Parts: sequence; C-alpha cells; structure tokens
Amino acid sequence: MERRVVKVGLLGLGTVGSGVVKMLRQNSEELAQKCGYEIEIQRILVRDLDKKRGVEVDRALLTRDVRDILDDANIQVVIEVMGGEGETRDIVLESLLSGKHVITANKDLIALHGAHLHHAADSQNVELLYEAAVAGAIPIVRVLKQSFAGDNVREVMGIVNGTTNYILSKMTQENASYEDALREAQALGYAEADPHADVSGLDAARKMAILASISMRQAVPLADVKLQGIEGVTSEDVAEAKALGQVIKLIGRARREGDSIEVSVSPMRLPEEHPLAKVNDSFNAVYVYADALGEAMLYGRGAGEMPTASAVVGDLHAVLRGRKFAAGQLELIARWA
Ligand SMILES: NC(=O)C1=CN([C@@H]2O[C@H](COP(=O)(O)OP(=O)(O)OC[C@H]3O[C@@H](n4cnc5c(N)ncnc54)[C@H](OP(=O)(O)O)[C@@H]3O)[C@@H](O)[C@H]2O)C=CC1
Ligand SMILES: N[C@@H](CC=O)C(=O)O
Repeated sequence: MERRVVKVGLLGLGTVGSGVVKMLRQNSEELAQKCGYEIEIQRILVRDLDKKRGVEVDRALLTRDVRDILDDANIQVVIEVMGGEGETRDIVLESLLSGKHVITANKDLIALHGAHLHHAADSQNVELLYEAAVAGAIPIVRVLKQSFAGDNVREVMGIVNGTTNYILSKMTQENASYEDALREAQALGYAEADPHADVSGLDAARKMAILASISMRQAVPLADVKLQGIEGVTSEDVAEAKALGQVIKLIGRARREGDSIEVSVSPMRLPEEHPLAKVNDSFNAVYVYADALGEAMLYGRGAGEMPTASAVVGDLHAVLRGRKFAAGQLELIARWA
C-alpha cells in the first residue's frame, strides 16, 4: 500500500530539536507502520544557520524565516521546541489558526497562554499537544487528561524539574558544589536557556500550574503559584539534612482546598525512605491522589535530549493517529476532488 507523507515544520534545533530529528530518523519505519504516514521534516527554524548542531541535517532545510513554515500549506504539523513565550506565542497561534496541528515542549508558553491557545486549536479543529512540557518523558499530561479523567483528582505532587533534582542529588551524594552541579546540568542539556528559571523554581511552577489546571479542571494562573527555589540551599543545609537521615528535594504540590486550588513549589526535607527521596539525577516523579484511584506514581527522566524527544514524538504519533488529523485529510481530499 502506498504510504502517505506528512510534512512537519520544526521550530528549533537545540537539545530537544536535535533529539526529535534523531528519533524520527532512527524509528522512521516503525513510526510509519504505526501511524500510517511517512514523516518528513520540511523546514527547520533556527537563529544561526552556521552553528554546529548535535545532529547532521541538510543545510537547505534550515531557515531563519518563520514565514517559510507558516506560509507553507504543505506543512500540516508544527513542532515547537525553540522556547520563549512572546514571539513564540504569536507563531504558535498563527500555526493553529491556519489549521496546522501544534506539538510543543514549552511549559512557559502553555502555563501563560494555554487557555487561549486551546481555544484557537478548538476553533480550527486541530490538536495542541504538550506532553514534553511537563516532566520530560513521563506521560503525565495524557494520563491526567485521559486515563484519570473520570476520577476526582485531589492532589498532584512531585519532582518536576530535572536540573534542580540533578543539582540536589550531586550535592547530596557526591558533596558537589551547587555551582559545579549546575554547570554539569547545563552541559547535559537539562537546564533552560536561562537556568535561573530552573533554580528559582519558576520552571517547576510553570509545570505545576499546567498539571493543576488540567487535573482539577480550573485554570490556575502562574502568578498564583507560590514558589521558592533552591538558590538558598547550601552544602551545609544538605549535610545537616543528611545527618538527620533526610534528603532535600524541590517539591511541587497542587491541592484542592474547598473551592480553591493551592499550588506551590519549594525545597522540602524528606525522610530518606520516602519514595521521592529516592528519585535522583535528572529523574522526575509525580504522585496523583484521586478519589477512586487512591494514589499512583509516575517516574522517569524529566529532562534531556532523547527522553524529551520521546514525549514529542509520542505526541506526533497521537496527532497522526487522531480523528482531527484524519478529518483534515478528508477535507483536503474533498477540496482536491
Ligand atoms: N532541554 C530539556 O531537557 C527540555 C526542554 N524543554 C523545552 O523545550 C524547548 C527547547 O529547549 P532546548 O532544546 O533545551 O533549547 P535550546 O536552547 O537547546 O534550543 C533552542 C533552539 O531554538 C532555536 N531558537 C530559539 N529562539 C529562536 C528564534 N527566535 N528564532 C529562531 N530559532 C530560535 C535555537 O536556534 P540556534 O540553535 O540557531 O540558536 C535552538 O536551535 C524549551 O521550551 C524548553 O523549555 C522541555 C523539556 C525538556
Ligand atoms: N529545564 C527543565 C527541562 C525540562 O523540562 C528541567 O530541568 O526539568
């Protein structure tokens, strides 16, 4: 049977973008079999055409002009892995309003503009998926939106930032300095372009705002999240906790309190035997407490090139297998006929 081809526009070719290109190459045959489409990257938006990349790509694919993607009617899916929320919001919005499905790893964008972007996606009957935006490879967004949709979620709690967990793990297990551990996390591709977002707790706050909004069916503004980061955590604090059989972790928490939802991010001391105390390196873990379910915990890599790419490509598969994509294809065929 002849395979149909779907053309994708990729915004960004940094840590995550490179992982996406690698994964689409490595798994092209399996993906084509699973979703029925050959996936072709049509254009890639970057800032610097001459930069050395983590993956080899045909230079002709690279562009600095986003119009090469927005104005290309053959591109049906846009993958946004460039970050930011000003210009990026406008690009994503225009993509959705012109009938392109969008997949993004950008928690900044979704925490601030998720409701508006969802509205735009719904108005055009296209998908907006962002599994990679929260807890990297862990499929927490889909689980909360779909698997636990029939339940009443009371609380979501966990470690949702890989960089800070890496830093605290290194300080605890290897007596590393905060500065050295942060530098390593940056070199490994875990940290945000501005790592202050990680260490200040802002990145975790964005993710908790998203998790609270989707699990408790009430938009939680980022500004309502109380946050404290790990900048004030010293080697002495870590050693003192250790001497008492405790571990310091940056914990995000979203709780329904009567009619309101309380969301916070702060460093906490946990007993060494607590399951979250054993989550180390760039791993994340998220607990969900719901009426019928009781409790469930999801665990996996929260940051890094390939784990994040895995979530992005999973979303791409979901788009291509979905009803909305099929509906768009039928419309295209009808217009050609
Ligand atoms: N790194 C990780 O582990 C994870 C990251 N994320 C999210 O994924 C997104 C990407 O992260 P990451 O890959 O680490 O970031 P990088 O900084 O490594 O890559 C960003 C890419 O986007 C391009 N880019 C950025 N701004 C522009 C612009 N204005 N115009 C054109 N191109 C632009 C850059 O181009 P150039 O290379 O030319 O500079 C670069 O290729 C972010 O939203 C991040 O929060 C989500 C989960 C995990
Ligand atoms: N900087 C983030 C990347 C993934 O979301 C993190 O460290 O968790």
